[in-house]
Amino acid sequence: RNFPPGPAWLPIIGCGLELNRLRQKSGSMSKAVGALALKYGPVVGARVGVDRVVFVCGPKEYREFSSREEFNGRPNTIFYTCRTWGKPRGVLFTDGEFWEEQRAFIMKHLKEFGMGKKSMSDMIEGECQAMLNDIGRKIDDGGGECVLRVDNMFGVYVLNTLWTMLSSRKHSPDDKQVKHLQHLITDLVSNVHMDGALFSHFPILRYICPQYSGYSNFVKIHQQILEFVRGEVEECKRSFDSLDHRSLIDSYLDTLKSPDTKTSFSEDQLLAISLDLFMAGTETSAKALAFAFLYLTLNPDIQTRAQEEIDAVLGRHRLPTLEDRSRLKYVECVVLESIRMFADLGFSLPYRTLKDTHLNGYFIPKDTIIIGSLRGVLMDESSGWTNPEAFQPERFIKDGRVQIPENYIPFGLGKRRCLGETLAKANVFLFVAGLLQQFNFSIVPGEPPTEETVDGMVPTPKPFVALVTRR
Ligand code: HEM
Repeated sequence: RNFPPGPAWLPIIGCGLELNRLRQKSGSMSKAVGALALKYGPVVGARVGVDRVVFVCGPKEYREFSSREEFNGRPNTIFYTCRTWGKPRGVLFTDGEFWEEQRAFIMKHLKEFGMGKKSMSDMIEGECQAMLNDIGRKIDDGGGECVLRVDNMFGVYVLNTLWTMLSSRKHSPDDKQVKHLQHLITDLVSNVHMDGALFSHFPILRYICPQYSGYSNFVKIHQQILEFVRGEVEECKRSFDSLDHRSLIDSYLDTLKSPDTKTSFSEDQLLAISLDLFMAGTETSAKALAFAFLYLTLNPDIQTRAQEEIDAVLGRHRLPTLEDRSRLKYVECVVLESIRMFADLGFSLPYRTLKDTHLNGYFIPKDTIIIGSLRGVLMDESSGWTNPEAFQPERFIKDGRVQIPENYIPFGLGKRRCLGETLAKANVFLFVAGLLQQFNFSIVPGEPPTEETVDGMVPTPKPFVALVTRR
């Protein structure tokens, strides 16, 4: 029926085995999909278990689907609803009017409590200062140097920059519960991918072998995060003052009291959006930072060039602020390039077609899952990138100015593009600039970091350490 071309579908399993084989061979799902695109073109059709999936790999095709209303749904199968009491809830995996109302509320109130404003910069600077102090203490304890596990060192500091807007609360980097939850999320997102998991491709498996199919663990981890956010909401309720809202949660609680509140608003929905923001907002920025420091550790010349710029523009005695961004051009390019190297290993969130439609001349039936490949847009010479696999911050400088190419879309496109882009870029910029201003990151003799990554929903560098000294 003119469905997009792709690997042959075997009975019951579809192309699951072929996708898995390519993923094992190439080391990542994004490279596996890239290999399929080379063979079948920028729109690849597949079936995995019960799910019909279309991968969209070229910039033109990505732009097209993400701008068309009929592609704008989210899948509503068990993988996406078992996180939230069997119903589509939250903002990541809802659609239609329900999603529009909730997304608009989140954006309005994140802005009200700091997003994009000076208070956001102040908040990140505060977290960056806390991190500098913590690392400084470790260096002193180590007699002038310390070895840090870099891939997972940003978690709680980054969480706090979002959490202050969401709940007006902050957590200590040593908070055992938060660290445990972040550990669970890292584990979770490295074991599932955007196209689902074994239990969603073959739903019957969740009854036959809930452990083996990943179902039990998936639900358990989401329940633990929901318990945590329930505690945060209860804390906000205890000190709630309707005349003095401190955070998005306060504003939501107030909205729930109003007699003309829209039906998409409920206390369960508040828990679900907090869960979604916790998951979408912290692991992503923390791992983008991990990629930044992976490449800075591997490329001392790039690190030195960024440090020289920081010294020349603001010296060593004042922490960088967002106002310095336009003058710290090379650091800004390091940030853009780090986010590119992180995002190219991932995908858009999954979309769902809301009616029968066509893309690139192919027929795509209603309820097909559509996944945009960011690698196809961010890591391909045909998308305008020269030597795309290399970490080269200077690719963003043209005629002495920072210029962002049209195909730089690590935050997606269209109505469903990332709503945390401003916060994410500010976090990566301020932590990179702040840490490089004070410290050198170098390879621990005999333990060089590998560029290999852990493949999952949120890509992660393989665990690595760096030797950290004061400058
Ligand atoms: C470097 C960090 C980040 C990257 C690379 C990133 C990237 C993305 C991408 C590619 C999407 C999918 C867009 C699509 O479906 O087409 C997305 C969606 C989303 N992101 Fe981010 N993100 C980052 C940080 C954040 C932060 C800090 C927040 C929280 C404030 C956040 C919240 C969200 C939400 C809620 C969505 C779903 C939007 C919707 O479906 O309406 N992200 N992000």
